[in-house]
Amino acid sequence: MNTSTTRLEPQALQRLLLNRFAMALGTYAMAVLLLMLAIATGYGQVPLAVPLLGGVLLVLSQLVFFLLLRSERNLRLRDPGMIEAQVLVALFWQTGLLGCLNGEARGTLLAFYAPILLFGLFQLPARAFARCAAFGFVGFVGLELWDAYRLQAVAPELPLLQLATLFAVLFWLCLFGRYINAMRQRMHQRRHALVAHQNTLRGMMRQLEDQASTDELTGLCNRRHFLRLAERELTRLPAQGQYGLALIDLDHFKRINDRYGHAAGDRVLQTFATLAQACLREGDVLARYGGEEFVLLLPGVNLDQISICCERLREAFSTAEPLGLSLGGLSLSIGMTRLQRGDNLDLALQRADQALYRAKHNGRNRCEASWEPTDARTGRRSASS
Ligand SMILES: Nc1nc2c(ncn2[C@@H]2O[C@H](COP(=O)(O)OP(=O)(O)OP(=O)(O)O)[C@@H](O)[C@H]2O)c(=O)[nH]1
Repeated sequence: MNTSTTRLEPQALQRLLLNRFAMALGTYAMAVLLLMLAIATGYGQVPLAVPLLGGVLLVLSQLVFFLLLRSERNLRLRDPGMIEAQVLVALFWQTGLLGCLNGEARGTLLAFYAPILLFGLFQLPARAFARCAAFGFVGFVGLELWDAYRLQAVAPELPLLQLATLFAVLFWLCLFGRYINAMRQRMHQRRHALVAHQNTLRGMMRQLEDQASTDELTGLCNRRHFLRLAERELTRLPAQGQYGLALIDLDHFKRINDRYGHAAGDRVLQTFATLAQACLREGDVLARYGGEEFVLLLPGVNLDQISICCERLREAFSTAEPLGLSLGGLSLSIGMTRLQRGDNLDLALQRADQALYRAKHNGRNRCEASWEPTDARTGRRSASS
């Protein structure tokens, strides 16, 4: 019940319900004023004490709704808006109001059935709305019958006309309520379809993002993604923290391709990716930098730990046996550096590349380091390993 309001946050829902309640109070005030006007102009048919007592009871009945709303007890109800209850109470008072008037004025104030039922028209399910309309109609019929009995009315034309009019209006409102419900259901279905569509699109976007950031052959992240990630990490680096950065290049990889074929070369790359990941910790990032070159980011490590980790990778690869291949003598070279706060990633990569170049130059199958940044003016390292 009341599907559109129950989806709101409780606070927003309460605000909305209190606003609606204030509107209902305004409608009551208007109806009471009109009743007083009708009585003052001679259309009343009961002693003044009756509408006065009715007014006090009306205020009390609204106080109950107000207290429920203020204490937020209404939120525990199946319909926190208490729409059906409020409409039924309003119809009860409308019947009472009409009962205070004689037949002529009654016809005029029949119009108040419309705003009362409009409160429920957009919120109540069709069946609940029909229940309210039937309650209103039965009340009015009861009123007319009571008057006919009490006053022994001899001319039933006017009451019958009023009954027929009320019936027609209520019937029309019920039909319109059904139409609104059908529309709401269709919109609900469309919204569901849209949400499903949106989720599919989100899934596809995620897939595309994954594809755009992953190296297809090894499943590692690619260079672009790594650079983005490393830049981000660099901005988060605490003042005393440092990252290890290493460029890893498989030795004589061209020979493997040439001797055993490109597919074998691919398998060697995959083997390296798998075994390297097994050697690394959870937060370490390994990426394929391009071709047979990889890049590694090691968060929160000191220089010794960087060297130990790279040595571990080198040794593990030297004993690797890519499935179905007996290559023997696999090796790799590593250039290491560190990243500190305020470092430039490009310069740090250049440092690692220089160290890698030294490793290749010094006979491959080794790790070399360039820990410190090069002085921009002199081109000399402030310190190096
Ligand atoms: N199988 C395979 N080979 C690749 C891939 N990407 C690059 N290569 C090859 O990797 C080889 C790299 O050769 P080089 O740059 O000469 O390096 P190297 O033979 O490893 O020699 P050093 O690095 O000096 O030890 C080239 O033959 C590329 O074709 C790939 O995805 N799969």
